Amino acid sequence: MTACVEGDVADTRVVVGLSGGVDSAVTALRLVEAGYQVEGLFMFNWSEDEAGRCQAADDFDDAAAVCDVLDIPLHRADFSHEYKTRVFRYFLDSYAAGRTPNPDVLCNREIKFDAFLHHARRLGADWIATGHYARLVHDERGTRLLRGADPAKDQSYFLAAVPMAALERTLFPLGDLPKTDVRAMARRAGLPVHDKPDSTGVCFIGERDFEGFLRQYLSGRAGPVRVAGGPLAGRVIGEHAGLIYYTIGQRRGLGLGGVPGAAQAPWYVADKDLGSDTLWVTQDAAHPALMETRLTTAAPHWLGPAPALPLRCAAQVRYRQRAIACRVTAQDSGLAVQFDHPPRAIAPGQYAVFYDGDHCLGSAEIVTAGAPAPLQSATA
Ligand SMILES: Nc1ncnc2c1ncn2[C@@H]1O[C@H](COP(=O)(O)OP(=O)(O)OP(=O)(O)O)[C@@H](O)[C@H]1O
Repeated sequence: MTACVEGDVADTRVVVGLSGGVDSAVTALRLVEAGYQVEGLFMFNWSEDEAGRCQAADDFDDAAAVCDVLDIPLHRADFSHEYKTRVFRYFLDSYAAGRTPNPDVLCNREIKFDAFLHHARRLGADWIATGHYARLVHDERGTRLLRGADPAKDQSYFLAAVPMAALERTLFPLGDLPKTDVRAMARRAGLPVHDKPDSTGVCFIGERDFEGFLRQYLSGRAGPVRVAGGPLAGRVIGEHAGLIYYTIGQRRGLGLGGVPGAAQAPWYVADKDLGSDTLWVTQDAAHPALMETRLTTAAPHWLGPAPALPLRCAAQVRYRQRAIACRVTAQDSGLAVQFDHPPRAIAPGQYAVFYDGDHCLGSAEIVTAGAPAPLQSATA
């Protein structure tokens, strides 16, 4: 990696978010190799855990082992209070309101690029760095967030709500690398976490059963499961334990096998009617409710000067979906987005992230999907 900031790198102090995983270990490695003054900072964001198992303590030990090999200091900070009040509270409120929140977007905005950044600055950091797969260009035109070079790992979607002032002080040293190279670099440098598996799932839930986790905090209201459209339109085919446990487009965990008169095909959540507590399901993967071409959002967050509206660009409505060409207009204090082709299963609570090619322009939380499809009419 060549130095990507102006000035003498030897005098430039970078605090790296070290999670105990391979990505942040190689982030620190690349910065050390480029000649920066590097220090690690491990943050604790979640204090409780099942059966006394404390994953964070193990991860901290791994981060410490990486720092030993790289011969850099490691700091630690506890942001579990900030995480509870600024991420987890919102996460629960959003589920309680029937939405599908994105805690990773919130965690980046509120913790990694706010609480963490401020702590690092107090430690004397000129820059912070993380192992995110995205690229930041800092030049005379300012700072721009670009997709990571490895399309399978690109994390710009999760970074699109971060304040610009934070990105202006941030380096993503892995943004130009494929993941396979990162593991190979870790192995070559003798980093003890080189074969540690990637973390999956929402950070504080990990591999646990999602519905079971949510039940500890929120109790749902039971209601009917009804068929949206097709030969069984309107028929009640089961009972659900609470709309809050489901998301639009969800396929797994519906427990709807063997419905008399229905094909042996998967069921999808088509809609959630909070008024009647009805979960609408369909076996038609292309049901109109899953193929809306319009959404509205809350107030947008632009990564740079607000663009003139209407705007032609592409928008992505979930992490692992392609961005789709669209026209963005102002609507009330938010935006209305009209897609050229339907994205799959737009879910309120997730984010619409706007791109011009690889350049991430900004984001806005989705409020509504489409003109609400009157699914009841499909029962006629
Ligand atoms: N507990 C933590 N303490 C400090 N930094 C963290 C922590 N968790 C994540 N980060 C930083 O945020 C980056 C992205 O987090 P994410 O959870 O997506 O990591 P990841 O892809 O599993 O990376 P890693 O392999 O480094 O764990 C990490 O690479 C790291 O720089």
